[in-house]
Amino acid sequence: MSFLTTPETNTLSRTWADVDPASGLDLRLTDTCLRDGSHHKRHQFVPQEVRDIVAALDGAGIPVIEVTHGDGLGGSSFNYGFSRTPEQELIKLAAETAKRAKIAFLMLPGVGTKDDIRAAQDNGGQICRIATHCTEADTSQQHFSLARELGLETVGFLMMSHTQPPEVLARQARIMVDAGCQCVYVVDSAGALVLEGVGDRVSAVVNEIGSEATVGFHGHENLGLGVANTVVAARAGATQIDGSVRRFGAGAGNTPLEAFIGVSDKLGWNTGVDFLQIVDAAEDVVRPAMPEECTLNRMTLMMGYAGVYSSFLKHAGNAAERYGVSGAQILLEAGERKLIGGQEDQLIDIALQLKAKQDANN
Ligand SMILES: C[C@H](O)CC(=O)C(=O)O
Ligand SMILES: [Mn+2]
Repeated sequence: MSFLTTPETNTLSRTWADVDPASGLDLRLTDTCLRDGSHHKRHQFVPQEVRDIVAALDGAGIPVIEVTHGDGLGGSSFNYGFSRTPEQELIKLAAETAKRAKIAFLMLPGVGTKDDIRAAQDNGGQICRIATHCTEADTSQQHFSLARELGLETVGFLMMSHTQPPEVLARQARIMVDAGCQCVYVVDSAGALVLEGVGDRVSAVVNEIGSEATVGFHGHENLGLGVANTVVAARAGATQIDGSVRRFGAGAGNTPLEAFIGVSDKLGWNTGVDFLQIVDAAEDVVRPAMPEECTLNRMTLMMGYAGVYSSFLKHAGNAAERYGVSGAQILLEAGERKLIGGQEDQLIDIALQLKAKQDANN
């Protein structure tokens, strides 16, 4: 029986709590608006915004706050977009501001280096999150072992998890755990997973790593399922949960953390976050730092539908504008080509091909 299936026996006297094996669970939340939201803000955070957001999230009880360039340590570049303020400076400010929350940072092997990890720790970062495409976990091994040697807490991110079946993710999770990873995340980078698709993947990873490490889930809103998918992930055994207050993240944004906290309260799950305070933080502090709301529109829906990496949104928009072609068509083709993070330049290639076709038809 699937963990989602309601028993077929007489259900008149049953409640959701009776059929919910995860009732009463404790969840550890990570807000990622100062990292995933960096994509939406084109990496233009200024120090005061980081101070204000960290103070507000920390005050509401968010236990982990991620701060880095959207594409992780070393991401500030021509390919990904230059940061307005160096990320190491932002990590330091965040660590100085937080009274209770731990500051996490993200790194992608090949984008950041081991020296970047050392610098982030020197600046007060305590949790090292290492992200790889979900078939490339072996590229993270030396980084996990360094992070553990340095005494950092470690998290692994299996990006674009919708592209692989549960058993492949489980094998990749095993590689990360054997290398020193203490929590493996199923990462729905494209916001393309739908309910059972999340549950099956999280369950497979939980079954593979048992009590050796915890499991997390990182969702995107591109099909409007961020909260629902995250509830399914928690029911399937994910105990570390990502989201961004006000959805401030790439694509249509991340799982809106304040909504998930409200839902958790209703389900009797413990997040340790004060709902009223986090709602105020979302409205009064986080929203003013956003260039615009993260919304479901033609482009972001297309990302979820076609399975495109959420951080491609701004790059596809730029290419569409520059070459006078449809951004949605670029994203559909990116989905066809199964592009992964780091292949942002191919969006330009697609735009040029669309333009050539367009010109030939005129
Ligand atoms: C580098 C990416 O933006 C990581 C992430 O948040 C995702 O894959 O989703
Ligand atoms: Mn993300």
